[in-house]
Amino acid sequence: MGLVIGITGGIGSGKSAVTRRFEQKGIAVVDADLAARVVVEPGGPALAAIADHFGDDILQADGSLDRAALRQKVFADDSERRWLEQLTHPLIGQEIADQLRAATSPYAILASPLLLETSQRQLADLVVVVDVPEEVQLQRTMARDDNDEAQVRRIMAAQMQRQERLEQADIVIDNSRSLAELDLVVTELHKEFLARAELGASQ
Ligand SMILES: CC(C)(COP(=O)(O)OP(=O)(O)OC[C@H]1O[C@@H](n2cnc3c(N)ncnc32)[C@H](O)[C@@H]1O)[C@@H](O)C(=O)NCCC(=O)NCCS
Ligand SMILES: Nc1ncnc2c1ncn2[C@@H]1O[C@H](COP(=O)(O)OP(=O)(O)OP(=O)(O)O)[C@@H](O)[C@H]1O
Repeated sequence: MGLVIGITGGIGSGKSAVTRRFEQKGIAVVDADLAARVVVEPGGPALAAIADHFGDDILQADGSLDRAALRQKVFADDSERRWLEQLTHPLIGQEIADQLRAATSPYAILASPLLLETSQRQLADLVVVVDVPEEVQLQRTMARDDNDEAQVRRIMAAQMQRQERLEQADIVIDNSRSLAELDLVVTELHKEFLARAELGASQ
């Protein structure tokens, strides 16, 4: 595995907005939220265990996971969330590692809301935190999803607190400004990461 840049941030902070811009520059992006979907595909062992534990009402008519139903359950009850995590996080970690190994760009990005909360941290050489004030996080998430404010606050409460996350950052991207400004920041970081990747490759 070459240079891996970890990108994290709370829900709605703008991780996808950032990684889309790196993807447009030809950089491979491994997304933990997408890996989490792969491991609960119908027919797999994880989905069967989830249905066993939570009951068949978290399945849709076609047998796939009813994500909204499971979201309601796990963010209303910490012990249920932890049960789901002990099942899925090892599988997600494996899927992420496989995808990173398959990456062929000069460096690769691992985007994860729980990079610093899980052993995914060990896969990243550098930690980039996408940061916005909590109110902005809340507003942007509610504008994007059909979650109400209480639900978004519960998800935020299940994640690392802003200050603690910032303390662990090697690089902070302030995403409280416009998307045009984000373009400029990503272009500069891309240059820096290419230089680091070249340095690593020549050592
Ligand atoms: C509960 C589930 C089914 C809800 O699915 P849904 O499609 O509504 O949301 P999605 O997966 O796109 O996640 C949206 C956001 O919620 C937050 N989130 C998701 N899981 C967690 C978690 N366990 N702890 C804290 N925040 C989380 C993240 O900010 C994420 O970006 C799903 O999030 C899930 O399976 N979570 C457990 C696996 C996990 O921890 N995934 C996070 C990446 S490792
Ligand atoms: N600088 C910005 N200005 C205005 N809107 C933005 C900005 N950055 C992101 N957004 C919008 O805010 C919302 C949240 O951003 P995004 O989906 O990238 O967050 P995320 O960190 O990937 O979220 P999640 O943890 O849920 O996956 C999106 O609708 C996005 O288009």
